[in-house]
Amino acid sequence: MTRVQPESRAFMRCQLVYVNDSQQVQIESLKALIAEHKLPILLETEQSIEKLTQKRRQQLSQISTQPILLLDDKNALSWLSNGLSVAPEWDKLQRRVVSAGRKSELLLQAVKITSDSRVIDATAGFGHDSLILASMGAQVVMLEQQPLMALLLLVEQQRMSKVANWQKLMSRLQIINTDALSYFASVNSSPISESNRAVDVVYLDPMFPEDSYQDSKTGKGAKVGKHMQALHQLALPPTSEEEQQLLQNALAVVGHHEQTSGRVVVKRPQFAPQLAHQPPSECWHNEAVRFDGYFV
Ligand SMILES: C[S@@+](CC[C@H](N)C(=O)[O-])C[C@H]1O[C@@H](n2cnc3c(N)ncnc32)[C@H](O)[C@@H]1O
Repeated sequence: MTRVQPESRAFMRCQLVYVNDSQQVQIESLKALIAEHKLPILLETEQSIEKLTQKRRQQLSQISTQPILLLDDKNALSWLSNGLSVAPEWDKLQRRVVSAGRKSELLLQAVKITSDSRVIDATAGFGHDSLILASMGAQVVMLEQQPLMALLLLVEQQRMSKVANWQKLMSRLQIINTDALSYFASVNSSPISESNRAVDVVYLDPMFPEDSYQDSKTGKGAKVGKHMQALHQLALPPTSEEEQQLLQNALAVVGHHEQTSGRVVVKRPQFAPQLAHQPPSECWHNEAVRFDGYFV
């Protein structure tokens, strides 16, 4: 098992395994996306002579010392993590996105946004929560620190932008490969203007220790899906100091504009401790997750 080390702007080598020659066009477009967004990724391409069966995927995962991206025979890009192929797969959320509202989505009850809202999803991951946020018509800036994840998000946005009924939603998402703290610092140091509108909500869904999804006494809680399992290979939970900084700086971002009230919403597994041990102003939960809201 290869654990990808958390990193700053150091270039990350990544193996891209593809299956046929006709995929050179996709490979070039992937390289162009990496260059356009200045992602610190060095792609090393390799054509697979064997079919990408489950067994082959397991083998590839075991022998490689670098993260692996797969371009399969349907031209779908995925990241191979521990033998499992994972990708944002936003089309699979279509039903949820179409019917999303405060009744069906606890997240939307917690963020209380409208189509005029400006939201930062500071820990974008696979972008699933960003889609729910953008389904309300809000503009969502998606921050993702891991270049590989940012690349998967950009590729997915490009792919879904070609689907007619996804275009408007896609145009409301802005994906940035950065650490949230640096982004917050740049927002907090710029005056509010036409181009730097006030932020209404900062949403944080940082990593949790792998054992915090279940109650230690009752064993109740959420099962860890394959997307989260994969993310645990790529990103570490924040230290307590980083938790403090994330929350404080996020609160400064939503409090930056004195005339409006803002909030920071933090997603936690239902039984996990509060971020930075800070009690929230209000909290929403179901049997799996909890959203802690901090109002400014
Ligand atoms: C639990 S996942 C988020 C899942 C996401 N809410 C979704 O719907 O797919 C956390 C993600 O945030 C990213 N992340 C963690 N800390 C970050 C930070 N300080 N700045 C930017 N991204 C961060 C991690 O790399 C990981 O991809």
